[in-house]
This record gives sequence, structure tokens and C-alpha cells, in this order.
Amino acid sequence: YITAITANRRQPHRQYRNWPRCNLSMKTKVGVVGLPNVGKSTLFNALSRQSIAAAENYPFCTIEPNTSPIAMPDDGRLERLAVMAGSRRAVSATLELVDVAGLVKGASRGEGLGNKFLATIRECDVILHVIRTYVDDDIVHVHGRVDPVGDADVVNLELLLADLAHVQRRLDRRTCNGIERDVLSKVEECLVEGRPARTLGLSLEEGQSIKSMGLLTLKPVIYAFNVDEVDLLLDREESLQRAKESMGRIQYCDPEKDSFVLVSAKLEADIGELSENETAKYFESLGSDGLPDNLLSHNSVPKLVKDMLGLSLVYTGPGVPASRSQTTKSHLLGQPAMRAHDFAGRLHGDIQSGFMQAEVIDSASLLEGEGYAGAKSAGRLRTEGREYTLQDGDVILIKWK
Ligand SMILES: Nc1ncnc2c1ncn2[C@@H]1O[C@H](COP(=O)(O)OP(=O)(O)OP(=O)(O)O)[C@@H](O)[C@H]1O
Ligand SMILES: [Mg+2]
Repeated sequence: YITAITANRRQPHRQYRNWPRCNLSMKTKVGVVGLPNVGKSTLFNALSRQSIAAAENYPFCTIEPNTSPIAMPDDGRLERLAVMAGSRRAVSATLELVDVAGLVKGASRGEGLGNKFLATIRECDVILHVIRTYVDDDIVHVHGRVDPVGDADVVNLELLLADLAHVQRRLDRRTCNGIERDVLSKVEECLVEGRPARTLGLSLEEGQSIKSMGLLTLKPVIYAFNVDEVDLLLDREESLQRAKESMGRIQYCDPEKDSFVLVSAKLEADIGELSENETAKYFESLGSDGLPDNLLSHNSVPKLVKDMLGLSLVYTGPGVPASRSQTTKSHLLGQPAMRAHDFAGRLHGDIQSGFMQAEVIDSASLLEGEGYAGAKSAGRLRTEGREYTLQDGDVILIKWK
């Protein structure tokens, strides 16, 4: 194996490790959220490059959440490193995508599928908020009109109200004391003013004290503007401007941290079913010569998630089991980046306890040169100790006894 791993610092407590009924999945989850029938399942299928989720033209098509792993794109580094290392398999780091049921006005009070799907979003680490901007009279819009900013406001307000109710319920309890009470009071004030909790910029300690609440408005948000295929292909600049302008008008958001991406879920779903030849013809019929790679959602969205969460890809191998190639949550807690010694623990307890030193080189310079042995004889490998902080794209070989 050669494996790409996103760094984490924590292991579940030994006592819980094999406890089947406890959800201790440490994968980073991306929740696809939005009004009914806006294209969430279509985008989910495009991102997972499979047709897992039913995506039909009627609201509440999705009820039970669908989940699928999505690979972290890395500009082909993993594949090239695997060839260089002569690995039989290359295992990419993944994120877990969760396709949630549509949300409607009043969801925080239990309307629509209400609380059930809110619980699903609580378990996610990032929200991918799908907004319909394409116009198609045949596709039902629950409000009967296409209104990206209005739609986003409805969803954001529901998330905010759900958090407010959740926080107030907790504050009513006598067991809520000390730092937890202080932080929740601060959050309550912020929510009452119509600002999501993430605008507070809580410290690490403050964040930890209310972590178990799984507050929805504390999660980073990426807005996915689901545009018409022609707009994406031929009017990209204009669509981008329109999306930027909409971002400026969305309420109950964090104008500084929230980010956005343009997608055309329908276009990607369509081309996913065509052969290469048919795809070329399809683009020709739309007056375009193709879709640049960086516009495909499975390239753009995970990259954005990676940047927003500050995840880093680290390569290791051989001998590391594929199951270790998981993207984990601990980065999200704002902890300092991972050190070589923590990383060794991620691979195996014995490797951590026997840690001697690490040989490190960044993948770009390794791929430029003549293989690992070549890099070593040219003196380009660094020897680092246990305190070394891993950088994005590092290739690391840990020596242990
Ligand atoms: N960019 C687009 N242009 C045109 N049609 C689209 C686009 N994206 C999605 N659609 C269509 O919208 C319809 C609804 O899509 P989908 O089922 O993915 O929505 P959803 O948000 O998952 O709905 P629900 O909340 O009911 O599960 C489908 O018929 C799909 O083909
Ligand atoms: Mg759906």
C-alpha cells in the first residue's frame, strides 16, 4: 500500500474501540443540506461518482440519509508515488458524504421531516448547503419560484432556531455549569441577534466545553450554487459574479468564513452516464468544448473542505492498512497540527511506542527526483524527531524498534 492519510491526534478510548452500537466513526463528515428538490441527491451522486441516491423530480424524495465515501483529490500525487514505490494498491484518504432529507420552513419545530434530519446534520463536520439557481419549470420548487437568497435564508434560519432551542433547553438544566454555561449564554445571545454561533470565533477551550451539543451553526458552511449547465459552461464568469452577489445578501451566515462553489449537478449526472464519445458530442451540442477538471464537483468540493478545515494529506507506506486512511475529526477542534509522534500512533501503537526518528521529504521534490533512494543519496531527506509538525504533502517514513 501507499496511503494518503489526513492527520488526527486522537484514538477512541480503548474501552469503546470494539463497541458495535456506538458510533465512533472518526471520519470527517460532509452533510449535504438544503430545501427539498434542489438537487442534493443529484450532487451527492456526482460527488460520489455513483448512483446511490434516488434523485427524482419531487420534494422529499430522500428520507433516509445516504452516505458514501468521497476521495480527497491530490493532483495525482498519490498515484505517482505509488508507481515510484512499486505499491500494489494506492489508497486515497476519504471524506464521508451524507445526503440529508430536504429541510422546510418550520423544520426546527418538527415540520417536514424536522428533528430527525437535524440530528443527522448534528453529526456532520461541514455543511454543504445546496442552493437552486437553475430555472426549469418542470422541476418543482417548494416555494413555486427560484430565489437563491430567499431559499438560503429559510434554511439558515431553521438551523439557527434549532440551535437556539437546543441551547436554551440545555441552559434550563441545573447540570449546566461553569465554562459550559458561560459559553452557552454567549452563544444564546449571538443566536438571538440572528448570527450563527461560528461568528463568535470561540477559543479551543470554549469550543471543547460545548462540543457534545453538536451545534449546527458552529459548523463551517460551503454554499453550492446549483446552476444551469449552460451557465456553467458558457457564462461561468457571470454565474460566479451572481453567486458572489448572492453571498453578500444571504442572512444568518458568516460573511467572512462561509465559502461557496459553483456546480451543475444535472450536467455532472448526465455526463456520468455517457461514454467518452457521447460526452464530446454532448458538449458540442451545448456549444462548449468540455468541462475543465477543476469545475467537476468531485475535484472542487473536497478540496474546498480540505482547505476550510485545514486538513493535510500525509503519505506513508508500505505496510499501513487501508482502514487507517481516514480523515478524522480532531483537526476540527482547532488543535495544533499533528506531530510525527502522534502520527506514528495513528499507524500503530507499537510504532508510536518504538518511535526513533522520521525520514521526511515533501512529495513534490520526491517526485521531481529519481526515486526515494536517489533523494536519499542526494541528501534531500531530512531526519526529524518526534516533535516534528507534519506539513501538507509530506512523505514520511518512520523508523521504530
Ligand atoms: N443543475 C440542475 N439543472 C436542472 N435540473 C436539475 C439540476 N440539479 C438537479 N436537477 C433536477 O432536480 C430534481 C431534484 O433533484 P434531487 O432529487 O437531487 O433533489 P433533492 O434536493 O435531493 O430532493 P429531496 O430533498 O426531495 O431529496 C431532479 O429531477 C434533478 O434531475
Ligand atoms: Mg434527495
